[in-house]
Amino acid sequence: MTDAPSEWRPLHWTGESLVIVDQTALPDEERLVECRTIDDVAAAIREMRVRGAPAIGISAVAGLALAVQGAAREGGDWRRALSAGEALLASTRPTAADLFHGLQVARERVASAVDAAEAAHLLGQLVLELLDRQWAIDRALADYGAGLLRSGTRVLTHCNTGALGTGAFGTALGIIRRAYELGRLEHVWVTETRPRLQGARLTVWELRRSGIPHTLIVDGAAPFLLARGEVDAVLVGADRVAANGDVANKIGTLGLAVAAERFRVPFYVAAPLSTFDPETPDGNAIPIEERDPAEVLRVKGTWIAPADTPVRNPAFDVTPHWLVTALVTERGIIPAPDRRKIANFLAANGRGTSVEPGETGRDER
Ligand SMILES: CSC[C@H]1O[C@H](OP(=O)(O)O)[C@H](O)[C@@H]1O
Repeated sequence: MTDAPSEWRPLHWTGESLVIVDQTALPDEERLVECRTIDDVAAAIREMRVRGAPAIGISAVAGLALAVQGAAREGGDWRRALSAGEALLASTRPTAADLFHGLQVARERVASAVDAAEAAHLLGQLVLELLDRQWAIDRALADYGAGLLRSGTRVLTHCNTGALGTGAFGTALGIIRRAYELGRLEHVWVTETRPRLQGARLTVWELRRSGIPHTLIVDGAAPFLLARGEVDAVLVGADRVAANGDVANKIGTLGLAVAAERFRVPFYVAAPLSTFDPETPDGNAIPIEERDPAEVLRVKGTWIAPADTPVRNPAFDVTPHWLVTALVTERGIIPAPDRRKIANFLAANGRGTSVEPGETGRDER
């Protein structure tokens, strides 16, 4: 067991349900939602009541556990229920690598189960294991990331990458929390993160709980602050890291990376190994989730443009690896990531196969 304290956690596995903090209700209300079936879990993920790549991955495994429990109760074909559950969950949010990594880990865990009861037990135990392990992963990643920051650092972060996003301590926001614990963090610029406002609603909420100094800005103000020298480092999370180091993350991340490079500010991406996908060769191959146009047209139920206005609403964008100063993981830092470095890093950490030294994988800019 890790040293996970009884700290506040937004995900709780009861053994027969997944209890989540409904992130669509924050910051107005800390509402709990109990997911008793895989359909409940799939709906919660699709509606972003639970969100954030690692939290989505753990929730997906809980959904499969509930599906197999149902087959055990009804005497149904549990392997068919598992396959149908995988397909349902895979359709919810196609960009987050952790979701597919969670489905793979679950499938491997029950490969030799002899019946539905054993499979249900194994998956329930896996949910608890993943929740516990996420704490250790986040804390290790936070330590590596905080080591990159010097005293007095002013950080800019995008979207929400805290406990709400991982179910534990957080990734980029975990680095921020750890750096603050170590006395290295002076201030956090928080982008509101249109259209779902994860920064304004969730990151501000988490920073207030942690007592960390912060200022909320509109997304468009970030390049201005970078140009004015008011940011010492940009810290963001990830939803998928491709084999060459290209990063899919919340829409708006690419613009931050371009501005950070132009104004010579380090751009760090916090990503646990579960967010790396060696099967995705580069950023062009990452499926980018397109969400409901109403998310853009309405803010808290108020229309800000005519309902029939044409809208594009990609939930993520892709930052090329050559704009990433370093990837921060729970197993260490990957500076100036490229295909070879990532392949060798993953191979050294039990995920994938290494490549020859001469093969840099340095893609053309
Ligand atoms: C540790 S959360 C990682 C990642 O997930 C968020 O996306 P969403 O709010 O749509 O689930 C955001 O891109 C974070 O950087």
